[in-house]
Amino acid sequence: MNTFLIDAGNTRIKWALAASDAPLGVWLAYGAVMHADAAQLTEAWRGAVAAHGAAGKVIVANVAGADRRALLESMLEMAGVAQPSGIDWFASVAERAGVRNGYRTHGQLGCDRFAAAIGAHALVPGQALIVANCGTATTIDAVTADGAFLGGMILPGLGLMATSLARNTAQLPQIAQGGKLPSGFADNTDDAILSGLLAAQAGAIERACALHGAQACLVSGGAAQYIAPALGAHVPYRLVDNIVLTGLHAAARSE
Ligand SMILES: Nc1ncnc2c1ncn2[C@@H]1O[C@H](COP(=O)(O)OP(=O)(O)O)[C@@H](O)[C@H]1O
Ligand SMILES: CC(C)(COP(=O)(O)O)[C@@H](O)C(=O)NCCC(=O)O
Ligand SMILES: [K+]
Repeated sequence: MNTFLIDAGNTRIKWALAASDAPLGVWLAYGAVMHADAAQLTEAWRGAVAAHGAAGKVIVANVAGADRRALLESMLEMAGVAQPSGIDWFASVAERAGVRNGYRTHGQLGCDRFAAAIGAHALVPGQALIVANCGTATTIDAVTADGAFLGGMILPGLGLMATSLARNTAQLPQIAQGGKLPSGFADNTDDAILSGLLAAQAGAIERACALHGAQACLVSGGAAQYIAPALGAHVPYRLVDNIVLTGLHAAARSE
């Protein structure tokens, strides 16, 4: 039976259809849309299950609020993927798929972070890990070799940092995404902003790796491609596509 997975973050909705026996993170179908384009999902989902077969299990990690949850529920039903009663709304619990939740109040931990920790531990078992998920927010979490989620750091994501500078200053522009990596001390405004933002993001990840004695650092999320190259050469990092979906896949396979 196939498994249908959704990661609804604050910027984009990512989804995948996986065969039950597929290796972690290997999808039959995959897509990602901005919230404004969510209406496109119904057709895409209908097409995916028509092409690859129905899903026996549907797991959704949603940190985008109750309205999004209601919308996802109705679109899943309209697309013929799942009835509302058949959806597993992924939640941060005390323990799942070999990862123990170290938050004082288990449910307070963003369910995407718990899923990412599960994904990281499943991809790299037996190593002390830092999981950096660079989305709307950047979250940087520590997982021990035996699967204890210790907790982490939350900071504004790369896009949010850039926008908040542009919005709250008279003279600073909104910088474009991408471009070449600026050197530490930049000689123009755009590069100086990008240099500062990347130093903040990469610096936090490096600090977390040092604090935790990380043997591996998994970097994921929409802004990962910009942040990872700014990490120091000593950081044992690896880019991972969709660590949250990978974690949901690992959770589904573990049951
Ligand atoms: N094509 C893109 N569309 C939107 N955001 C992008 C894109 N490419 C990179 N980004 C960056 O990725 C972030 C969104 O990443 P994502 O992992 O989807 O976030 P979330 O899980 O919070 O929805 C944006 O804040 C932006 O910095
Ligand atoms: C920190 C987050 C906003 C990250 O969301 P994202 O950037 O993936 O959209 C989300 O995981 C969340 O709402 N967490 C709840 C608070 C916590 O994890 O402590
Ligand atoms: K995130």
